[in-house]
Amino acid sequence: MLRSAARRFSAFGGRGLTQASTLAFVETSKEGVIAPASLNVLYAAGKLGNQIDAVLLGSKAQEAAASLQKLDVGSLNKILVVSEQSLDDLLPEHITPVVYDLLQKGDYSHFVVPASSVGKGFLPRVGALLDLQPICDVTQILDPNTFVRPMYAGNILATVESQQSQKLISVRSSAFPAVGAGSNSAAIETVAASTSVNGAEIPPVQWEGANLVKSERPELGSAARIVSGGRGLKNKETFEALVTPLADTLGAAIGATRAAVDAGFCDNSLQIGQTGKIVAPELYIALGVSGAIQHLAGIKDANTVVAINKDPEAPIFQVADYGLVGDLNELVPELTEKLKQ
Ligand SMILES: Cc1cc2nc3c(=O)[nH]c(=O)nc-3n(C[C@H](O)[C@H](O)[C@H](O)COP(=O)(O)OP(=O)(O)OC[C@H]3O[C@@H](n4cnc5c(N)ncnc54)[C@H](O)[C@@H]3O)c2cc1C
Repeated sequence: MLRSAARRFSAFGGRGLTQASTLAFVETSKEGVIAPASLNVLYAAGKLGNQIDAVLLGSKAQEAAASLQKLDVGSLNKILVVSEQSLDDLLPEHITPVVYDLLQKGDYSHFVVPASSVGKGFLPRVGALLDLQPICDVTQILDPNTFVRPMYAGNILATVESQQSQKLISVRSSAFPAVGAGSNSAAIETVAASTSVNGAEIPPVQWEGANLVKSERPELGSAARIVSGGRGLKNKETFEALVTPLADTLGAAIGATRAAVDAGFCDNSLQIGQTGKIVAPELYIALGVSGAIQHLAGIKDANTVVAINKDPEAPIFQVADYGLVGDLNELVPELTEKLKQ
């Protein structure tokens, strides 16, 4: 089991606001589709018990706002739309002045963002400008001032009590359920994009392009089943010959350890762990994975963990619900066949 110990921390500072209201950052794609993780962010924002305003950015933000009105977020008050093409790429340099402006004008007691690469990109910048310490990777909201977040690669769970009057929070989407379809009575309001911070213009940063791996598989961050391969698979060919058929049989996403990624068995977008993706599937199958603490940091919220490893002393067996000790070259094809039947 992962060791966990509660530690209590306090954070001070802020502008002395009294009103309790939340601004939630709703991440959207260039096509105006709300990112799945934002549905969890909206749920987490609801847990704060305040009235919520949501902010959406980009040229298709109006479309996304219309979809947001069809979600079951009872406390949603207003949807702020910043329809600006330069925001389509969600670059932190462009988001920061917009959010900073909203937080300065809006008297929000809480600002909630996903702990995604986008959220992690701009939240510290906003924190620095407002002289506030962000509370990152929150996995539980105990009350509007008290949050639980993992520290030291998930080795401890810290309970953070914030006395800041304005709290900047990033939440791990895998730790909260998603809001479902429904309706709300939030009005859409168009807001002009701020392009400067305290009189200083945005640095000339521009999006050059993205090289994304396209996959029909479920997205790792929200997959219900994951088959993950480690260095024990020895090479790319074995990784593909054993992991892929098992994942296909289960309709699962494919993940990997950093050692497997570094050895070139698969793309680095599949890495799970402290420096990779954080996942929370119903079923996690680890093949030839030793169970290093940095890998376990990414699967802490997995429901059922199954491990196949030839070493009975491998640490993965300490967190596994089911374990098979043996050679994966024999066991995995057999397991895949049995599952097909
Ligand atoms: C700062 C930092 C950050 C890191 N971040 C991450 C991270 O995000 N994610 C991550 O995964 N790692 C991360 N690591 C690396 C981590 O410490 C481990 O090195 C890595 O997770 C090990 O990967 P592995 O389990 O695939 O390889 P190994 O530790 O080499 O384990 C391979 C396992 O395969 C088993 N095996 C071998 N052959 C067979 C066989 N034929 N049949 C069955 N079993 C077999 C072995 O018994 C062994 O247990 C990080 C390290 C550092 C220092």
